[in-house]
Amino acid sequence: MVENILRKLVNNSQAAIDDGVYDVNIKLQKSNKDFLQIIKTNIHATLLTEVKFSSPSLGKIRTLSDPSNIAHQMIAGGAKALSVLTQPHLFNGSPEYFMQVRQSVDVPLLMKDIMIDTVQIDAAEKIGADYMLVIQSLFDQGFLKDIDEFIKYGHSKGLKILLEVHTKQEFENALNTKADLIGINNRNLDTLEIDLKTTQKVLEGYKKTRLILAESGIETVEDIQYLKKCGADAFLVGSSIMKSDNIEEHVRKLVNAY
Ligand SMILES: O=C(O)c1ccccc1NCC(=O)[C@H](O)[C@H](O)COP(=O)(O)O
Repeated sequence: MVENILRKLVNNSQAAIDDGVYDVNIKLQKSNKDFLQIIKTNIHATLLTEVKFSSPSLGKIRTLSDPSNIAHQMIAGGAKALSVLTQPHLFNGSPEYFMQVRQSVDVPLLMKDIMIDTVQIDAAEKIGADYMLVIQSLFDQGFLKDIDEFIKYGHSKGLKILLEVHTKQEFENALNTKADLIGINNRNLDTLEIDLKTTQKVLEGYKKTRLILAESGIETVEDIQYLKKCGADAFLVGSSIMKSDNIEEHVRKLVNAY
């Protein structure tokens, strides 16, 4: 079952690569802000908020509108970094939206995509991404080979790596890599169900050596407080903010969870 969803996501990325989605001819500067340093020093909840118009689990989340306007509302609410979907299939993302955001804000940006090929990593560098996403299960389940080489290539392009895991075993494998930030995805990619206890289970017994980002399904102040107690250092929030009638206010509320 997992294989079906992951396979679909991988096939979608391959189709986007074949269609030339990542063939961008530009060189934008990344941010000069260090997200890891921000996480360490912020006295409030550090939010990485996601510009995401659609998803496999929810379908349409928000009518497509100016991504940089949404980005500005998120930052005004206190978001310290942004994730921008570049995957066209199922997520309605685009490198074009990413570039629009990059040209209008100076916070660290994550290129959010199913990264399967160096062509996408090259694009991430060109469009001014600070971070790229790597999904541990794609390597552990044999869809991709050699995570160390993949991460090394990203680093050689000046990118930092957000490595996403969902299980304890994936987490242990992730800790053996040179990833800069480890994300615990509360969304099960088999069922697409959300369970915030995933973060708790994965972090049980963990002696902190790396900063941890809790990802997916975060809606309320209580969610942030719970995940913080589990050991999360920062929070990736997409859908609940993108669904909101008042993005700035919704972000502000979550940022002030502590
Ligand atoms: O969002 C999905 O439905 C999804 C389905 C399959 C693979 C990945 C998916 N999302 C990727 C993400 O990491 C989330 O966009 C991110 O954590 C934000 O989650 P949320 O706040 O629940 O939108």
